[in-house]
Amino acid sequence: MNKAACPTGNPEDKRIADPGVPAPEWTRTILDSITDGVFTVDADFRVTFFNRAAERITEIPAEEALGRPCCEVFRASVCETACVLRHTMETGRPVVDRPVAILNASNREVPISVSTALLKDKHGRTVGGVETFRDLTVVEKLRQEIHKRYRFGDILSKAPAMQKLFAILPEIAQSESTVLIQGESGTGKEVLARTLHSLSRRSKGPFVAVNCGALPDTLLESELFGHVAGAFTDAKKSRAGRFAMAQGGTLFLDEIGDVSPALQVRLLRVLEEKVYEPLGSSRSLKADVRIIAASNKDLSQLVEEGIFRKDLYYRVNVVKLWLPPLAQRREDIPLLVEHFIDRFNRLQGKKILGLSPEALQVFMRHDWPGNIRELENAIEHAFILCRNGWILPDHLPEHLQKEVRGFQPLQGWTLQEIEKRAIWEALERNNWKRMATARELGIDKNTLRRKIRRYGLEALQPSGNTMPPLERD
Ligand SMILES: Nc1ncnc2c1ncn2[C@@H]1O[C@H](COP(=O)(O)OP(=O)(O)OP(=O)(O)O)[C@@H](O)[C@H]1O
Repeated sequence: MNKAACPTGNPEDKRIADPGVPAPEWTRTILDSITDGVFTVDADFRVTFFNRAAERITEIPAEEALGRPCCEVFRASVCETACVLRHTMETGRPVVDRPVAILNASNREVPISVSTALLKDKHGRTVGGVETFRDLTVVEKLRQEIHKRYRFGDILSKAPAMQKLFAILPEIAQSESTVLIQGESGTGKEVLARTLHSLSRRSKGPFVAVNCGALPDTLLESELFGHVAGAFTDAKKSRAGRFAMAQGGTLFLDEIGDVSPALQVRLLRVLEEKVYEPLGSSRSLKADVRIIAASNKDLSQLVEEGIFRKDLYYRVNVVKLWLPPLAQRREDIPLLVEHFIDRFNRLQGKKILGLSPEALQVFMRHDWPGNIRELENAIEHAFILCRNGWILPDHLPEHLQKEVRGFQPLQGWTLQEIEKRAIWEALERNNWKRMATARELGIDKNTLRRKIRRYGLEALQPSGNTMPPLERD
């Protein structure tokens, strides 16, 4: 081992009692006995020390690693573009627990987390760097197991409300009942409808989606029920409608709240009698379809306002499922971020590692009015600007970047304002569960209760999706 680069070879290090054996040897024994990989490099990034755990994790013997450039030994996902050791050597700043992947000697990708620090000689001159790394293979396996629990078909969520939904979905899917899915735009209504279809007895049949809000009334009618030749001026040929296309399967009527009163009557008849007539035809056709309807408006409200027929509402609303907006399930944000980053990496052949802590902070604070679709689009946008490594705030869409700038006024806040804000955000993240919030904040439950009362936070529950006003006390 290179004496100059030996991490504890410095005889002036007062933290080390004299072991009675030469310091480098003693250090080597210690470093070889720990389970984390440790290696050091000189100023040219050539490996100068390689402990036993490093040999085990990389499957490369120390004598092969010593003297070689560390990028040849590690073949890590970040070696070319975002080498953490180089970052530390250039800036002097250590990196702690950065997850990366390396290729071991058998070409297996090994997930590890790395930490780095500078190595200095006794005159304070930088002589190289040290990197410790932890094998995350088991952690990664556990993470995937947990992810399985947080996944239902294509729907990802760890939020308690969604977990409850996951528990009842198989039964709902198996029944033939009409389902009404309510939720803001982009909350996953169509994904949920597809999942219900794929779990149903009709899964071998078609899944057909119609956006009722996207078409004018006359077009929508012919789109749904089809028409015969000559039914209207442009109807040169007969055309099957979506009910016919969905025969034996599921018909997803998105934005059902936008259907006109006249068409509501026709829909009611299909739902009640399971028959319909294509436009211009007097022949009734049987509709063997299961209906899943969705709306981002509150249908019961539309009934009260006289916009939506009550009888149709009761027909559609046999089973009602509600998808909470993303702002009410912020704990899903990191999970969804990871999911979309994995997906775009696969689709675009990239190796983006994740969101930088600053970018994640932006994501956690944003209210996501466009919900999961907006989050997906934000990541897709970042993939265009970020070539490799970590997604930084600069890679995010302009409206999110503005919010980063918006954080700056924190500098003018009093400690109390910051505490109030931090407690409110933690409560939001934990669905106002006090035990979990207290745990996250590292304070006991009674202290949390006192602070909630003191800052008047009770009045803000449940979330109106807005940050509390920053009144000065
Ligand atoms: N829980 C989820 N897990 C993973 N991806 C999701 C989830 N929910 C939604 N998505 C993704 O978000 C995007 C929007 O979802 P979807 O189209 O189902 O929303 P929607 O509520 O039907 O929107 P709209 O009301 O505008 O039609 C899709 O790309 C979908 O794959």
